[in-house]
Amino acid sequence: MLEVCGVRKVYEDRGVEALREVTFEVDAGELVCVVGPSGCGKTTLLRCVAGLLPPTAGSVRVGGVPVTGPPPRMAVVFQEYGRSLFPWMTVRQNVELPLKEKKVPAGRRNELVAGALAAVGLADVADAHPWQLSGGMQQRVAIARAVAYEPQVLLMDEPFAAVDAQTRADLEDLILALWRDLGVTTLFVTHDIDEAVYLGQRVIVLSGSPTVVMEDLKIDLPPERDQLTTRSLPRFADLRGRLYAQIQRARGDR
Ligand SMILES: Nc1ncnc2c1ncn2[C@@H]1O[C@H](COP(=O)(O)OP(=O)(O)OP(=O)(O)O)[C@@H](O)[C@H]1O
Repeated sequence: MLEVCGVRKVYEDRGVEALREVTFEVDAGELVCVVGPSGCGKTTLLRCVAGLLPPTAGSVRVGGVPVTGPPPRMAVVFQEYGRSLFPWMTVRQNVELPLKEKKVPAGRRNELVAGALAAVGLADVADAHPWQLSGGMQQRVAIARAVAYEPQVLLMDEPFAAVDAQTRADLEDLILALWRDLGVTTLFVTHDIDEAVYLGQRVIVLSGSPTVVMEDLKIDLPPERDQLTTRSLPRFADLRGRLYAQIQRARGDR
């Protein structure tokens, strides 16, 4: 579903080589996490995949089609929910906006918006404005907006970095539930090694600069995940330890 082939990105203005040569694939319906040391180019990679930034070399394909701009069936959830929602619009209007742009007929739009808000547990605040909601609720609005769009591919860039630990755990479980229900191919960038192991079927580890894929690790935990039992499994600790060591090595390699 998603092919990232030899992607290199140099920010010419500052002479920064953010990505050297990044190659990996994500199968249809997979949930793959990307981790790496701070500044290794995770956001840059996601922006190249989303068609928001042209790679200097290499290519990205979605469903076999080369990405040259934002692909029509891709949705992105960013870390900064505060900046990604329009404050003058209600929750419902925020979720509906991309569907209007996609020219989805009104009846279907209403169905999709209601379904997405119910799925994230926000049906009763549809007429509130984002600034009347907590940070975790605002991020759920952003997730509802992505889900209502019925994407083939969902990209998430550290979406839970700005919320408290309990909300973060709830949002992680929400993503797992939505991903299971919708079967959407998901690429999830995170700083957090535990989060990557908890969510991912695979974890891609990026090296420090010059950035390449250091490891593509299969997460062989039982498919049903639960905050208490999954995180207490000896295998969870093994995988976490292995990723931690890799990232330490990546930082040391700089
Ligand atoms: N618009 C830009 N112009 C020039 N350089 C940039 C730009 N965006 C990012 N960079 C540089 O590219 C490198 C990778 O940045 P990027 O934000 O992709 O890393 P990251 O892994 O997402 O970082 P973090 O984990 O801290 O969020 C950094 O050296 C950064 O300074």
